[in-house]
Amino acid sequence: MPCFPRLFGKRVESAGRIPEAADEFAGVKNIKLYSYKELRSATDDFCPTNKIGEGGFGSVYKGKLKHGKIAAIKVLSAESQQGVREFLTEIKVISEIQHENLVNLYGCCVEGKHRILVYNYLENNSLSQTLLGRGNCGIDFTWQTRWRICIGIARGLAFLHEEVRPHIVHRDIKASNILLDKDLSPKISDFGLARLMPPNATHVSTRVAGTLGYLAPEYAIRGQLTRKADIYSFGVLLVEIVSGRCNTNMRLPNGDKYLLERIWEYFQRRELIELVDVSLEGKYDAEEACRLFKIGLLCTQDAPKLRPAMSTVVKMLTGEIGFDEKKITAPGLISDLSEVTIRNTNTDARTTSTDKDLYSSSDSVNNSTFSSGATLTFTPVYERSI
Ligand SMILES: Nc1ncnc2c1ncn2[C@@H]1O[C@H](COP(=O)(O)OP(=O)(O)OP(=O)(O)O)[C@@H](O)[C@H]1O
Repeated sequence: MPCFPRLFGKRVESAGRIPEAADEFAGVKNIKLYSYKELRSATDDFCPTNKIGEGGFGSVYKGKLKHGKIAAIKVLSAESQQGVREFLTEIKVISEIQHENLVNLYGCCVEGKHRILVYNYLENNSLSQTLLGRGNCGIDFTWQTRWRICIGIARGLAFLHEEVRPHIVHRDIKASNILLDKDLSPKISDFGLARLMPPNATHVSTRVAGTLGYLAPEYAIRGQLTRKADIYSFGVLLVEIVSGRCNTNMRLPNGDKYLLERIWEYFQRRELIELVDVSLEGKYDAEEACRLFKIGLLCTQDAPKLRPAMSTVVKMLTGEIGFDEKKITAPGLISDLSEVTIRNTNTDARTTSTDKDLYSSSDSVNNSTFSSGATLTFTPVYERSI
Protein backbone atom coordinates (compact mmCIF):
# COMPACT_ATOMS: atom_id res chain seq x y z
CA MET A 1 0.00 0.00 0.00
CA PRO A 2 1.65 3.23 -1.03
CA CYS A 3 2.00 5.80 1.66
CA PHE A 4 4.05 8.91 1.43
CA PRO A 5 6.05 11.30 3.49
CA ARG A 6 4.99 14.71 4.58
CA LEU A 7 7.60 17.33 4.05
CA PHE A 8 7.42 19.34 7.21
CA GLY A 9 3.74 18.97 7.54
CA LYS A 10 3.05 18.87 3.82
CA ARG A 11 1.48 15.59 2.97
CA VAL A 12 2.83 13.73 -0.01
CA GLU A 13 0.63 11.29 -1.81
CA SER A 14 0.65 9.22 -4.95
CA ALA A 15 -1.55 8.96 -7.91
CA GLY A 16 -2.77 5.37 -8.23
CA ARG A 17 -5.70 3.03 -7.98
CA ILE A 18 -7.69 3.44 -4.81
CA PRO A 19 -9.28 0.29 -3.42
CA GLU A 20 -13.01 0.25 -2.99
CA ALA A 21 -13.54 1.41 0.56
CA ALA A 22 -16.67 -0.70 0.87
CA ASP A 23 -14.74 -3.91 0.00
CA GLU A 24 -12.10 -3.28 2.60
CA PHE A 25 -14.57 -2.16 5.21
CA ALA A 26 -16.16 -5.63 5.16
CA GLY A 27 -13.44 -7.02 7.47
CA VAL A 28 -13.85 -4.36 10.15
CA LYS A 29 -15.60 -5.34 13.36
CA ASN A 30 -16.33 -3.68 16.69
CA ILE A 31 -17.12 -0.31 15.31
CA LYS A 32 -20.15 1.84 15.92
CA LEU A 33 -21.67 3.19 12.74
CA TYR A 34 -23.12 6.70 12.84
CA SER A 35 -25.60 7.92 10.28
CA TYR A 36 -24.65 10.97 8.26
CA LYS A 37 -27.85 12.57 9.52
CA GLU A 38 -26.78 12.21 13.14
CA LEU A 39 -23.34 13.71 12.51
CA ARG A 40 -24.86 16.52 10.49
CA SER A 41 -27.14 17.40 13.33
CA ALA A 42 -24.29 17.00 15.90
CA THR A 43 -22.27 19.66 14.09
CA ASP A 44 -25.11 21.98 13.05
CA ASP A 45 -24.74 20.89 9.47
CA PHE A 46 -20.94 21.06 9.68
CA CYS A 47 -21.17 24.71 10.54
CA PRO A 48 -17.84 26.55 10.12
CA THR A 49 -18.13 27.88 13.68
CA ASN A 50 -17.85 24.28 14.90
CA LYS A 51 -14.72 23.62 12.88
CA ILE A 52 -11.78 23.00 15.22
CA GLY A 53 -9.06 21.92 12.87
CA GLU A 54 -7.90 20.96 9.47
CA GLY A 55 -5.46 18.16 8.69
CA GLY A 56 -4.22 16.31 5.64
CA PHE A 57 -7.29 14.12 5.92
CA GLY A 58 -9.92 16.86 5.90
CA SER A 59 -11.74 19.08 8.37
CA VAL A 60 -12.39 18.36 12.03
CA TYR A 61 -15.55 19.60 13.78
CA LYS A 62 -16.63 19.69 17.38
CA GLY A 63 -20.07 18.13 17.75
CA LYS A 64 -22.63 17.03 20.31
CA LEU A 65 -23.85 13.48 19.78
CA LYS A 66 -27.38 12.24 20.51
CA HIS A 67 -26.86 11.51 24.19
CA GLY A 68 -24.97 14.72 24.85
CA LYS A 69 -21.47 13.30 24.40
CA ILE A 70 -19.05 15.82 22.87
CA ALA A 71 -17.04 14.45 19.95
CA ALA A 72 -14.39 15.46 17.43
CA ILE A 73 -15.78 14.64 14.01
CA LYS A 74 -13.20 14.23 11.23
CA VAL A 75 -14.62 14.51 7.75
CA LEU A 76 -12.56 13.02 4.95
CA SER A 77 -12.32 15.54 2.16
CA ALA A 78 -13.79 14.38 -1.14
CA GLU A 79 -10.52 14.96 -3.02
CA SER A 80 -8.32 13.02 -0.63
CA GLN A 81 -7.67 9.69 -2.33
CA GLN A 82 -5.01 8.83 0.15
CA GLY A 83 -7.51 9.65 2.85
CA VAL A 84 -9.68 6.65 1.94
CA ARG A 85 -6.78 4.33 2.68
CA GLU A 86 -5.91 6.15 5.87
CA PHE A 87 -9.56 6.12 6.91
CA LEU A 88 -9.64 2.32 6.70
CA THR A 89 -6.25 1.90 8.36
CA GLU A 90 -7.27 4.16 11.21
CA ILE A 91 -10.44 2.16 11.80
CA LYS A 92 -8.72 -1.22 11.56
CA VAL A 93 -5.93 -0.24 13.90
CA ILE A 94 -7.63 1.76 16.57
CA SER A 95 -11.08 0.22 16.83
CA GLU A 96 -9.54 -2.89 18.37
CA ILE A 97 -7.40 -1.25 21.04
CA GLN A 98 -7.83 1.04 24.02
CA HIS A 99 -5.28 2.74 26.23
CA GLU A 100 -5.40 5.89 28.31
CA ASN A 101 -2.73 7.47 26.13
CA LEU A 102 -4.36 6.73 22.78
CA VAL A 103 -7.18 8.70 21.26
CA ASN A 104 -10.49 6.88 21.52
CA LEU A 105 -12.41 6.22 18.31
CA TYR A 106 -16.14 6.23 19.03
CA GLY A 107 -17.13 5.12 15.56
CA CYS A 108 -17.44 6.15 11.96
CA CYS A 109 -19.83 6.96 9.17
CA VAL A 110 -19.64 5.25 5.76
CA GLU A 111 -22.61 6.40 3.81
CA GLY A 112 -22.55 7.08 0.08
CA LYS A 113 -19.43 9.13 -0.53
CA HIS A 114 -19.17 10.24 3.10
CA ARG A 115 -16.27 8.95 5.19
CA ILE A 116 -16.22 10.34 8.71
CA LEU A 117 -14.41 9.36 11.92
CA VAL A 118 -15.81 10.16 15.35
CA TYR A 119 -13.45 10.49 18.33
CA ASN A 120 -13.61 11.55 21.92
CA TYR A 121 -13.17 15.30 22.03
CA LEU A 122 -9.91 16.46 23.59
CA GLU A 123 -10.15 19.89 25.14
CA ASN A 124 -6.59 21.13 24.92
CA ASN A 125 -5.64 20.72 21.30
CA SER A 126 -2.33 19.32 20.08
CA LEU A 127 1.20 19.83 21.41
CA SER A 128 2.15 21.57 18.18
CA GLN A 129 -0.58 24.14 18.55
CA THR A 130 -0.04 24.73 22.24
CA LEU A 131 3.43 24.08 23.65
CA LEU A 132 5.21 24.50 20.31
CA GLY A 133 2.77 26.95 18.77
CA ARG A 134 3.28 30.64 18.31
CA GLY A 135 1.85 32.93 20.91
CA ASN A 136 0.31 32.27 24.23
CA CYS A 137 -2.06 29.30 24.30
CA GLY A 138 -3.07 29.96 27.90
CA ILE A 139 -1.75 26.60 29.12
CA ASP A 140 0.92 26.56 31.78
CA PHE A 141 3.29 23.80 30.69
CA THR A 142 5.07 23.40 34.00
CA TRP A 143 7.96 20.99 34.33
CA GLN A 144 5.73 18.45 36.06
CA THR A 145 3.17 18.70 33.24
CA ARG A 146 5.82 18.21 30.55
CA TRP A 147 7.28 15.25 32.36
CA ARG A 148 3.84 13.65 32.66
CA ILE A 149 3.20 14.27 28.96
CA CYS A 150 6.50 12.58 28.02
CA ILE A 151 5.74 9.54 30.18
CA GLY A 152 2.18 9.32 28.84
CA ILE A 153 3.33 9.33 25.21
CA ALA A 154 6.03 6.78 26.02
CA ARG A 155 3.47 4.50 27.70
CA GLY A 156 1.08 4.78 24.76
CA LEU A 157 3.85 3.84 22.35
CA ALA A 158 5.13 1.01 24.56
CA PHE A 159 1.59 -0.37 24.53
CA LEU A 160 1.42 -0.25 20.70
CA HIS A 161 4.90 -1.70 20.29
CA GLU A 162 4.98 -4.35 22.92
CA GLU A 163 1.55 -5.21 24.24
CA VAL A 164 -0.69 -5.21 21.20
CA ARG A 165 -0.42 -8.28 18.95
CA PRO A 166 0.57 -7.94 16.17
CA HIS A 167 2.72 -5.00 17.16
CA ILE A 168 1.80 -1.64 15.75
CA VAL A 169 4.23 0.90 14.34
CA HIS A 170 2.54 4.30 14.28
CA ARG A 171 4.85 5.87 11.65
CA ASP A 172 3.80 9.46 12.28
CA ILE A 173 4.69 10.34 15.87
CA LYS A 174 4.99 14.12 16.01
CA ALA A 175 3.75 17.05 18.05
CA SER A 176 0.61 17.63 15.98
CA ASN A 177 -0.45 14.02 16.57
CA ILE A 178 -0.32 14.34 20.35
CA LEU A 179 -3.61 15.68 21.65
CA LEU A 180 -4.20 16.83 25.22
CA ASP A 181 -7.32 16.23 27.27
CA LYS A 182 -8.70 18.60 29.89
CA ASP A 183 -6.10 17.41 32.43
CA LEU A 184 -3.30 17.72 29.86
CA SER A 185 -2.97 13.97 29.67
CA PRO A 186 -1.53 13.14 26.21
CA LYS A 187 -3.31 10.97 23.64
CA ILE A 188 -1.57 9.67 20.55
CA SER A 189 -3.78 10.24 17.51
CA ASP A 190 -3.77 9.78 13.74
CA PHE A 191 -3.28 6.08 13.10
CA GLY A 192 -3.88 6.44 9.37
CA LEU A 193 -0.31 5.54 8.51
CA ALA A 194 0.11 2.83 11.15
CA ARG A 195 1.45 -0.59 10.21
CA LEU A 196 0.82 -3.92 11.84
CA MET A 197 4.09 -5.81 12.17
CA PRO A 198 3.86 -9.48 11.19
CA PRO A 199 5.11 -11.72 14.02
CA ASN A 200 8.83 -12.53 13.75
CA ALA A 201 9.43 -9.95 11.02
CA THR A 202 12.69 -8.11 11.53
CA HIS A 203 11.38 -5.19 9.52
CA VAL A 204 8.78 -4.35 6.92
CA SER A 205 9.91 -2.79 3.67
CA THR A 206 7.57 -0.02 2.91
CA ARG A 207 7.40 3.20 1.08
CA VAL A 208 8.19 6.03 3.35
CA ALA A 209 5.47 7.90 5.18
CA GLY A 210 5.79 10.35 7.97
CA THR A 211 7.06 13.84 8.55
CA LEU A 212 10.57 14.91 7.75
CA GLY A 213 12.31 16.08 10.88
CA TYR A 214 10.80 13.14 12.77
CA LEU A 215 11.77 10.44 10.25
CA ALA A 216 14.44 7.94 11.25
CA PRO A 217 17.19 8.01 8.62
CA GLU A 218 17.22 4.27 7.91
CA TYR A 219 13.49 4.41 7.25
CA ALA A 220 13.57 7.64 5.23
CA ILE A 221 16.42 6.40 3.06
CA ARG A 222 15.88 2.65 2.77
CA GLY A 223 12.22 2.31 3.66
CA GLN A 224 13.09 -0.25 6.34
CA LEU A 225 10.41 0.05 8.94
CA THR A 226 10.74 -1.29 12.47
CA ARG A 227 9.48 -0.03 15.82
CA LYS A 228 12.81 1.77 16.10
CA ALA A 229 11.54 4.33 13.57
CA ASP A 230 8.80 5.35 16.03
CA ILE A 231 11.36 5.41 18.83
CA TYR A 232 13.45 7.86 16.81
CA SER A 233 10.40 10.12 16.28
CA PHE A 234 9.62 9.88 20.00
CA GLY A 235 13.18 11.01 20.79
CA VAL A 236 12.71 14.06 18.60
CA LEU A 237 9.41 14.84 20.30
CA LEU A 238 10.99 14.42 23.74
CA VAL A 239 13.68 17.02 23.09
CA GLU A 240 11.05 19.35 21.62
CA ILE A 241 8.99 19.13 24.81
CA VAL A 242 11.94 19.84 27.11
CA SER A 243 13.31 22.67 24.99
CA GLY A 244 9.88 24.08 24.06
CA ARG A 245 10.85 24.46 20.42
CA CYS A 246 10.36 22.63 17.12
CA ASN A 247 12.98 20.28 15.78
CA THR A 248 13.55 22.59 12.83
CA ASN A 249 13.32 26.34 12.81
CA MET A 250 14.65 27.94 9.67
CA ARG A 251 14.27 31.40 11.14
CA LEU A 252 17.12 30.81 13.56
CA PRO A 253 20.74 31.51 12.67
CA ASN A 254 22.80 28.71 11.13
CA GLY A 255 23.88 26.30 13.80
CA ASP A 256 20.65 26.75 15.75
CA LYS A 257 18.22 25.58 13.10
CA TYR A 258 18.21 21.87 13.85
CA LEU A 259 17.40 21.01 17.44
CA LEU A 260 18.90 17.51 17.48
CA GLU A 261 22.21 18.80 16.19
CA ARG A 262 22.25 21.40 18.96
CA ILE A 263 21.35 18.88 21.64
CA TRP A 264 24.20 16.63 20.53
CA GLU A 265 26.65 19.53 20.51
CA TYR A 266 25.58 20.75 23.96
CA PHE A 267 25.63 17.21 25.31
CA GLN A 268 29.25 16.84 24.25
CA ARG A 269 30.07 20.18 25.89
CA ARG A 270 28.13 19.13 29.03
CA GLU A 271 25.95 22.18 28.69
CA LEU A 272 22.59 20.58 27.99
CA ILE A 273 20.97 22.65 30.71
CA GLU A 274 21.31 25.69 28.45
CA LEU A 275 18.74 24.22 26.08
CA VAL A 276 15.90 23.76 28.58
CA ASP A 277 12.92 25.95 27.71
CA VAL A 278 13.53 29.44 29.10
CA SER A 279 9.80 29.91 29.57
CA LEU A 280 10.08 27.53 32.55
CA GLU A 281 11.95 30.38 34.24
CA GLY A 282 14.29 27.96 35.93
CA LYS A 283 11.43 26.13 37.67
CA TYR A 284 12.47 22.58 36.85
CA ASP A 285 14.59 19.78 38.14
CA ALA A 286 17.88 20.27 36.28
CA GLU A 287 19.05 16.69 36.68
CA GLU A 288 15.73 15.37 35.37
CA ALA A 289 15.64 17.80 32.42
CA CYS A 290 19.14 16.73 31.32
CA ARG A 291 18.15 13.09 31.76
CA LEU A 292 15.21 13.61 29.40
CA PHE A 293 17.47 15.25 26.81
CA LYS A 294 19.87 12.31 27.07
CA ILE A 295 17.02 9.82 26.66
CA GLY A 296 16.02 11.80 23.56
CA LEU A 297 19.58 11.31 22.29
CA LEU A 298 19.48 7.59 23.11
CA CYS A 299 16.27 7.25 21.09
CA THR A 300 17.61 9.11 18.07
CA GLN A 301 20.96 7.36 17.73
CA ASP A 302 21.86 6.62 14.15
CA ALA A 303 22.05 2.85 14.63
CA PRO A 304 18.48 1.60 15.22
CA LYS A 305 19.66 -1.30 17.36
CA LEU A 306 21.16 1.11 19.88
CA ARG A 307 17.81 2.83 20.48
CA PRO A 308 16.11 1.43 23.58
CA ALA A 309 12.72 -0.30 23.40
CA MET A 310 9.80 1.87 24.51
CA SER A 311 9.19 -0.08 27.73
CA THR A 312 12.85 0.60 28.63
CA VAL A 313 12.35 4.26 27.74
CA VAL A 314 9.40 4.43 30.16
CA LYS A 315 11.61 3.04 32.94
CA MET A 316 14.40 5.46 32.07
CA LEU A 317 12.00 8.38 32.17
CA THR A 318 10.70 7.43 35.57
CA GLY A 319 14.25 6.88 36.82
CA GLU A 320 13.50 3.21 37.52
CA ILE A 321 16.56 2.24 35.47
CA GLY A 322 19.66 4.21 34.62
CA PHE A 323 21.84 4.27 31.53
CA ASP A 324 25.45 4.88 30.74
CA GLU A 325 25.61 8.27 29.10
CA LYS A 326 29.15 7.59 27.88
CA LYS A 327 27.65 5.07 25.47
CA ILE A 328 25.36 7.56 23.75
CA THR A 329 26.33 7.86 20.09
CA ALA A 330 25.59 10.63 17.60
CA PRO A 331 22.02 11.10 16.41
CA GLY A 332 21.05 10.02 12.90
CA LEU A 333 20.30 13.12 10.93
CA ILE A 334 18.82 13.28 7.49
CA SER A 335 20.66 16.55 7.16
CA ASP A 336 23.80 14.39 7.02
CA LEU A 337 22.85 13.87 3.40
CA SER A 338 24.09 16.53 1.09
CA GLU A 339 21.33 15.85 -1.38
CA VAL A 340 17.99 14.16 -1.46
CA THR A 341 16.17 13.35 -4.66
CA ILE A 342 12.43 13.38 -5.04
CA ARG A 343 10.60 12.09 -8.06
CA ASN A 344 7.38 13.76 -9.05
CA THR A 345 4.98 11.01 -10.10
CA ASN A 346 2.62 13.15 -12.06
CA THR A 347 5.17 14.43 -14.49
CA ASP A 348 7.80 11.86 -13.75
CA ALA A 349 10.12 14.80 -13.72
CA ARG A 350 12.90 14.48 -11.25
CA THR A 351 13.60 17.27 -8.90
CA THR A 352 16.84 17.25 -7.05
CA SER A 353 16.96 19.47 -4.10
CA THR A 354 19.42 19.82 -1.34
CA ASP A 355 18.25 18.83 2.09
CA LYS A 356 18.47 22.49 2.94
CA ASP A 357 15.79 23.17 0.35
CA LEU A 358 13.60 20.53 1.87
CA TYR A 359 14.00 21.94 5.31
CA SER A 360 13.45 25.42 3.98
CA SER A 361 10.18 24.34 2.48
CA SER A 362 8.88 24.64 5.99
CA ASP A 363 9.99 28.19 6.65
CA SER A 364 7.94 27.83 9.72
CA VAL A 365 8.46 27.74 13.41
CA ASN A 366 5.83 25.10 13.68
CA ASN A 367 5.39 22.10 11.41
CA SER A 368 1.67 22.15 11.87
CA THR A 369 1.31 25.62 10.43
CA PHE A 370 1.02 24.21 6.94
CA SER A 371 -2.41 24.27 5.52
CA SER A 372 -3.45 20.77 4.67
CA GLY A 373 -4.55 22.07 1.31
CA ALA A 374 -0.89 22.22 0.43
CA THR A 375 -0.88 18.63 -0.71
CA LEU A 376 2.11 17.70 -2.76
CA THR A 377 2.17 14.84 -5.19
CA PHE A 378 5.59 13.33 -4.91
CA THR A 379 6.63 9.75 -4.78
CA PRO A 380 8.96 9.40 -1.87
CA VAL A 381 11.97 8.12 -3.66
CA TYR A 382 14.75 9.30 -1.45
CA GLU A 383 18.09 8.50 -2.92
CA ARG A 384 21.50 9.32 -1.69
CA SER A 385 23.12 11.13 -4.49
CA ILE A 386 26.44 11.65 -2.87
N1 LIG B 1 -10.06 14.19 19.10
C1 LIG B 1 -9.84 15.49 18.91
N2 LIG B 1 -10.22 16.38 19.85
C2 LIG B 1 -10.01 17.70 19.69
N3 LIG B 1 -9.42 18.25 18.62
C3 LIG B 1 -9.04 17.43 17.64
C4 LIG B 1 -9.23 16.01 17.72
N4 LIG B 1 -8.71 15.44 16.59
C5 LIG B 1 -8.23 16.46 15.86
N5 LIG B 1 -8.42 17.65 16.47
C6 LIG B 1 -8.04 18.99 15.97
O1 LIG B 1 -8.04 18.98 14.56
C7 LIG B 1 -6.74 19.30 14.06
C8 LIG B 1 -6.49 18.52 12.79
O2 LIG B 1 -6.33 17.16 13.14
P1 LIG B 1 -5.87 16.08 12.09
O3 LIG B 1 -5.55 14.83 12.86
O4 LIG B 1 -6.90 15.96 11.02
O5 LIG B 1 -4.61 16.71 11.40
P2 LIG B 1 -3.12 16.97 11.90
O6 LIG B 1 -2.64 15.76 12.65
O7 LIG B 1 -3.05 18.29 12.60
O8 LIG B 1 -2.37 17.09 10.50
P3 LIG B 1 -2.02 15.91 9.50
O9 LIG B 1 -3.27 15.24 9.11
O10 LIG B 1 -1.37 16.62 8.36
O11 LIG B 1 -1.09 15.00 10.25
C9 LIG B 1 -5.79 18.95 15.20
O12 LIG B 1 -4.60 19.70 15.13
C10 LIG B 1 -6.62 19.33 16.42
O13 LIG B 1 -6.54 20.72 16.61
